[in-house]
Amino acid sequence: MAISNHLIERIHHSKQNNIHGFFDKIKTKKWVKDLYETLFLPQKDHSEDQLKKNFETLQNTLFELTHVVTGNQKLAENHTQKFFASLPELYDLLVLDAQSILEFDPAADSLEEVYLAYPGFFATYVFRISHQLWKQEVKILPRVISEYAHSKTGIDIHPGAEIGKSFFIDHGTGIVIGETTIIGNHVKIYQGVTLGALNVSKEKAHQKRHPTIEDDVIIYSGATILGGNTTIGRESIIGGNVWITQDVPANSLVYHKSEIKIKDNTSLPESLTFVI
Ligand SMILES: CC(=O)OC[C@H](N)C(=O)O
Repeated sequence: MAISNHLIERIHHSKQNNIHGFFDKIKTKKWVKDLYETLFLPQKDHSEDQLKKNFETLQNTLFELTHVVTGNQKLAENHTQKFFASLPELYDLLVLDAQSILEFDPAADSLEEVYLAYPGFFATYVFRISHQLWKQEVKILPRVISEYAHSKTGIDIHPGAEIGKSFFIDHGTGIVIGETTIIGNHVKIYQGVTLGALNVSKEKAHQKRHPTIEDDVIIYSGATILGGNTTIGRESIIGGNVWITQDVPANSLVYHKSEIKIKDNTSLPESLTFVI
């Protein structure tokens, strides 16, 4: 069946106005995977010569990707140079993240296991490289990179967030960390945690909308912490499924207590009549 000419015209028109050039998502994902492999995964040939060759290819690809989005050779060279100059520091930070997972997850046996099998570590890796590109103000690339991690792991960390040293994510599925979130050092976060905005009106676009989490805080699964003025004080423990929209002082323990009653099979309270 012939596709309507009107639809073809509309698509053609919309693609003509594309502001990001021919952005290659497949090449971008491959670059993220290849960099991860070079930094952390076992490879048949991990000789220093081979590693140098890998980095040359990775640099050429980042140049190509940034060239497309900037449309400017000099800018693309600068972005590539800056990114790879920051890599030793990013690597050190990522090793600290992995060590923190190994230290605090009783299920983890080795750093190699963390590198091979921890979605939380992969998402943190993607966050740290995308955050570097975000700071360099490379357009669109950091968003596409973080969306790749989201699609693979279910962990959605905006590249604009700030995250300190030794960040620990366990399991991770369903975690959302918004653009203006600030997270201190040694923070631990479990699956389903949202660090989100209290208000999503468009006027808030350039304001702090997401919370601040101070050093050494632990946030257990399903907790929702909202608002740009909300600060969770250092060394607090936030229990599962709590809903927080206000400051929590340092050293707090915030939790829900489930009520347990032995059921009387003859009748249930009305609110529990429909048990799924
Ligand atoms: C994480 C979150 O709050 O998202 C809501 C909206 N996208 C925003 O950035 O404000």
